[in-house]
Amino acid sequence: MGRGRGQQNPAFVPRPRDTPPQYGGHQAAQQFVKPDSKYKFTKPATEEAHEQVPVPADIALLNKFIQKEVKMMKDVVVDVQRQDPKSPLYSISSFRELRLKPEVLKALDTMNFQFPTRIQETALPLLLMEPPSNLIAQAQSGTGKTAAFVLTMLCRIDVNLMCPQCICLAPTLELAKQIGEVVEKMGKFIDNLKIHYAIKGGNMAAMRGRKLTEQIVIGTPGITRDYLQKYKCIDPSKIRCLVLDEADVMIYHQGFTDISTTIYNMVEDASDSVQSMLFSATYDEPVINFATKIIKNAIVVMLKREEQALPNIKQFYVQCACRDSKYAAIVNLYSGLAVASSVIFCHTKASVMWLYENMRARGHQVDVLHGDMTVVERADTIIHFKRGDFKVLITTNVFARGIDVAQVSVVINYDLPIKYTDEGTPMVVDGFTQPDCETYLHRIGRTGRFGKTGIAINLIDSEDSMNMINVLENHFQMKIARMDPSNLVELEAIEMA
Ligand SMILES: Nc1ncnc2c1ncn2[C@@H]1O[C@H](COP(=O)(O)OP(=O)(O)OP(=O)(O)O)[C@@H](O)[C@H]1O
Repeated sequence: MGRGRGQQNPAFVPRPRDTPPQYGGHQAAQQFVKPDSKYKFTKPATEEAHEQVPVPADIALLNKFIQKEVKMMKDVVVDVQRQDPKSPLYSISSFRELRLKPEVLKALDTMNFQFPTRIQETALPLLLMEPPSNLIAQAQSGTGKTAAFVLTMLCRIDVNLMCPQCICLAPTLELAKQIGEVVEKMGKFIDNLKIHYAIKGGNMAAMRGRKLTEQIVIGTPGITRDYLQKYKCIDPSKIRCLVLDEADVMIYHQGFTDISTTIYNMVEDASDSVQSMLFSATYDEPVINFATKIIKNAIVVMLKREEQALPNIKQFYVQCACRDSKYAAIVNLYSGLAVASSVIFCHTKASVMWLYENMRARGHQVDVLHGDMTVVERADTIIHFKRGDFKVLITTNVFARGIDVAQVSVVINYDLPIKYTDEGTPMVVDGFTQPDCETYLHRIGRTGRFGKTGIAINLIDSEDSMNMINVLENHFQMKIARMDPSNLVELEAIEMA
């Protein structure tokens, strides 16, 4: 592909190998003081300096390209994809053939869910058969994994029993809430159905000694474990379904592994009929080995690596001479990004705030989401973004997984996601920082939802980040095209699904 280590682009100013990467390392970011609230604004110290940073030559083209593509994205024909055996939306059966409760079928009609997707058609018969079987399932982002496990939970509960019977775990409170909303919609005709959220922001003191009466508990791992272990407000012997969404991080991420396995073991030991389900768009090899070891007798539904990236998301990279010209690129791309909804991923909260404050100072309508915001601020931001009240969201990996905002048309990796060692330092191989391939796929999967088309743009400012693009392409056997005025014809010819 001609972009190897030896064929370095002269535009790059490579970082000396002994200098740590300057994530959030603009001059202004070094002066960044964490504000009390995300809305507190401090004028960037280097505003004038940024005016002089050269804009990558490709940006005007890219802007035109985004605007044109986004306008064309409106007419996606799901029906055509449903009949293509290669598409993740392909299916031959209807929801009526899947032995769902009549109340659920009625709700699916009102939600305009006419046909199951491939993962729903594959997983639901396996999940609903008797005796229940465990499942470890993989399907591309935005192809309906949530409905597969939500419909199973709704079929497994007995609403006459006023106690938790299903536990569903998700890595972030935003995702837990989103899953809850799907349960509410799909279960709206089921009388007496109740949901409890085991997430940050609730009144934990009130849980002590209380027995939950809701049939479905949706939560993040730490709080759910406290419910089971510390407050004993869930009786694990009554649990029929245990769902781990984004299962690869839930069972294999440093912070989650112990908690998720504790919950799994507590439920598995206490209940003689629990069905465990793991869903994600990505499982690398160690994860799947670990998952099959801990989840007993699981049926495994996996994708080939080259099937994981969605062909309906066009991926590009843009070469920027240095980190500051990435900022200049974003500023110049703003008009294209604001045509539809866009998400910009940065590496750290400091970079997110830096970019947010500088964009706001220019009068651009952007907002932020990161882990230091309060629960109320985070919920508020998601609501406004989903409603389209603002178009450009600047965020960290907290938004990378699971969040479903149909109108997101462009994802920008301001910084590529990087892999860490067990010691918590960036993983370096042969002098190059390694990308986190799975997180990359989840990030770009915030666009291209349910058969829609989308654009993913990676801003590259060093030999190191260029190498990450090469690693990503090799890992998933997919093309990340260079955005370059000289290959406009080629870019426009890239086939969309
Ligand atoms: N059978 C269906 N018919 C119509 N719409 C559907 C169907 N299944 C899912 N959807 C819609 O597709 C979108 C994506 O679904 P969902 O969020 O479940 O994807 P996912 O596979 O969980 O993605 P991710 O990997 O990002 O978590 C949602 O808006 C959902 O309402």
